[in-house]
Amino acid sequence: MSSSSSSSSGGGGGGGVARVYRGAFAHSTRDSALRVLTDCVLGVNARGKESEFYTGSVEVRVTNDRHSEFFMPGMVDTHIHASQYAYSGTHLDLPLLDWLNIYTFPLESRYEDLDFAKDAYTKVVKRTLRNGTTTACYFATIHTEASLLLGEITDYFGQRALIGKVCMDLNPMVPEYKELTEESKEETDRFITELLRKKYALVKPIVTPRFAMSCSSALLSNLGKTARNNDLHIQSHISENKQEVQFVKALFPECKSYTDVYVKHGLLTSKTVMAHGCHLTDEELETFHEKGAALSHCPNSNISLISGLLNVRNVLNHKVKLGLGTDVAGGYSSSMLDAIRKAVDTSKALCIQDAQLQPLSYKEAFRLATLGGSEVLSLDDCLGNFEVGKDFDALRVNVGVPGSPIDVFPGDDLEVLLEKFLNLGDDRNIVEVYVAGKRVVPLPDSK
Ligand SMILES: O=c1[nH]c(=O)c2nc[nH]c2[nH]1
Ligand SMILES: [Zn+2]
Repeated sequence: MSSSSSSSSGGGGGGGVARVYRGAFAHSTRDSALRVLTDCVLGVNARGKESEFYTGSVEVRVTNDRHSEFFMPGMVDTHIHASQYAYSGTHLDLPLLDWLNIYTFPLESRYEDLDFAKDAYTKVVKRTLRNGTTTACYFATIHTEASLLLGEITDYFGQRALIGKVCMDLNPMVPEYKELTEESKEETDRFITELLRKKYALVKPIVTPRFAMSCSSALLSNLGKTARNNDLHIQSHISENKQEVQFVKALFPECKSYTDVYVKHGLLTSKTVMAHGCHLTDEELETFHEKGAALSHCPNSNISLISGLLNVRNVLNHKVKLGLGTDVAGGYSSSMLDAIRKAVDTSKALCIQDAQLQPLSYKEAFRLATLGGSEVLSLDDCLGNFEVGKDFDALRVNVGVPGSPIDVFPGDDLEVLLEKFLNLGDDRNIVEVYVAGKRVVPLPDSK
C-alpha cells in the first residue's frame, strides 16, 4: 500500500490500477453549489474514472484521512492566454486596445521563435497545474508550430486542455502581427489536422478568432464553417470594453449587436465560450441562452484593464453557462483561486452600487471554478465534480501543510476549511493534482 507514490494509470487512456481514495470530499452538483462528504470512500477505476464498484486488483490508497485535508474537483480555467504568461504581473497600466497594441501584439509576435515558445509554454503549464488548474482553455498565438508545441507540452505534463491557434487578419496598428486571410484559414486547418493526428487523450483544438475587431467577415465566416464541419469548440472575446463595443458596431453596421456579429458568422454555438461580456445587453444574454453559448468571467483582467464589472447575478438569472477565467496576462494572476476571490469581490462592488443585488457567495464561486467551467466547455459529462462515471480530476488540499498561509482552529469543519482555502490558500496547500486519474502534481521534476 502506498500513500504518495505516483500513479501509473490515467492519461485518459487506462492501463493503470484501480484505487480507493478515502477522506473528505467537497464538490458542486447540479442542485447544490457545495456538497461536503466526510469520511467517504471514492473508487477510481483503472481508466481514471470515478466508480463506486470495481472488480479485479485494487490498490487501496489512504491519501486523505487527516483533519486538515480534503479532495475537491480540479479547477477549470475557461480563458487563459498561454502566450501572455511571459509578462504576467506587469504592463497593467493601459486600457484594453492600447494594451493590445503596445504590449500584447509585439510580445505575441515573438512566438515564431520556438525556443522562446517552449520556455514560456512549459512555465505556464507547470505553473497552472501547480495552482490546481486541471483543465485550461488556452489562446496561443497566430503561429501554428508554436501552438502545436503548446499542445505537446500540455500533453507531456498531463493537463487537460483546449488549444487555440489565434486567427487574425486585421491589425491596423501593428500590421506585422497578423495573417493574410487565406493563410489564416489554411493554417487553422493545418493546426486542427496536425493536433488531432497526435491523438492526445486530453488535448484538443479550439477554433479561435481573436475577436471581431481583428477578423474580417470572410475569415469569421470561414472559421464558423470550420468549427461546424469538424464539430469543434470555439473561443473568442466579446464586449469587454466600451470602446471595443463601439468599434465593432462601426465595423459591422449590418449586425444589430456584438453578439449578432458572431451569430451571423456561425460562431455562437453550444460549444462556444466567449470571454468577458461585461457590456452585453439583456437581449444579447438571451441570445447566448438560446444558442447554449457560454461566458468566461475574467474578473482580474476586467479590473486590471479597467474594462468593466460583469454582473454575474444577471448572467446566472439568464441561465447562461458561466465559468471563470484568469485571462493571463490582462489578469495578473494565473491562479483560479484568485479568479474565485476577484469574482466575489466584483459582485460585492456591484452590490455597493445596487443594494438590491445578491452578492456571489464563496460556494457559488467554487461552483463556477469547477462544475461551471466544465459546463462552459461542454465537458460536464466527464469532469467538474465527483459524480460516478466522470474522470477523476481532483486536488488533494491540505490546509495544514508546513508553511501554510492558513491557520486551522479546533472546530473548523470541512466547510470552514474549504472557505479558508478558497480565500487564503495557495499552491502550497495543493499537495497533489490528478487529471483523469493520473497524478500530475508534484510535477515529474518536482519543480
Ligand atoms: O483581455 C484580452 N486579451 C487579449 O489578448 C485580447 N485580444 C482581444 N481582446 C482581448 N482581450
Ligand atoms: Zn483574453
